[in-house]
Amino acid sequence: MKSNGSDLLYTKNLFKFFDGLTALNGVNIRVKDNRVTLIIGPNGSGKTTFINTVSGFYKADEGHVYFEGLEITNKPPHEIYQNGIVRTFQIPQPLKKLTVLENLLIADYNPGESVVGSLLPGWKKYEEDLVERAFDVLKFLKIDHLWDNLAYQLSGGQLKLLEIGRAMMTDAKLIIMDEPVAGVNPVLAKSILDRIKELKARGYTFLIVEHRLDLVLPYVDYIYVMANGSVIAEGVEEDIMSNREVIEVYLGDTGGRT
Ligand SMILES: Nc1ncnc2c1ncn2[C@@H]1O[C@H](COP(=O)(O)OP(=O)(O)OP(=O)(O)O)[C@@H](O)[C@H]1O
Repeated sequence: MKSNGSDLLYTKNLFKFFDGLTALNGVNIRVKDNRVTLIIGPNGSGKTTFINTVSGFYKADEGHVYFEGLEITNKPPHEIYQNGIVRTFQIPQPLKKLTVLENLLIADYNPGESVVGSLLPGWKKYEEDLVERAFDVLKFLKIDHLWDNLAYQLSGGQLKLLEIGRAMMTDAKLIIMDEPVAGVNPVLAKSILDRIKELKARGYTFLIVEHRLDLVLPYVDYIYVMANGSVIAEGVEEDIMSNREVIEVYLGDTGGRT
């Protein structure tokens, strides 16, 4: 994968309205290739709306989204996913009844699901390769010992690692995560963030929304601050933490939550 710090994803004047509420108010955000970009902001500032809009789960009302130089605005989520953008989600209830390994195996496109696919001579080899790849992912995440556990038996932090694992099983270039360490104990949170750092070293790009600044800041390369649907500041940690407007709007509003 290339790692030249060019714009992997960027938006131009993105707007999203909900019944008269302006959730995104002309947002311009650039996610550089092979970097960890963080979006912060008070509750209701539009962070989740932004990631849902760029990943196709919400339709933009105005503006544009570009990925690898091509416009992907308002393409359906599966098409955006096939382009290499994976937005991680909490493992849904039905999948929690499957094992950790099964959760990884079904994260990938599976030609064996069709009768025709299962008759193809290459299928067995494909299946073996897939299991091997899944175990590599589990080892990398240091949860290989849990491979046969049902997902509902995992802790919150282990489930987050499984979400990352599911993204790794696809051809993701950009992994978008909403609050990857929220509610996770500090030891496991550090383990999750260390894995993100190692994945960056392997060429992945991350866009993260997270309130736990104490934990994530050492891992991020660039920060956007949103308030009321707009980007009010951007820069590296030093710029953001000394920005008066950020201190007033963000820290004031969260009441020291960070
Ligand atoms: N599906 C929706 N329908 C109606 N309003 C919505 C919807 N999704 C978000 N909103 C509104 O848009 C605004 C931005 O919400 P959003 O969830 O993007 O904020 P956020 O910055 O992610 O907040 P938090 O930190 O609490 O997750 C809020 O006023 C919210 O109520």
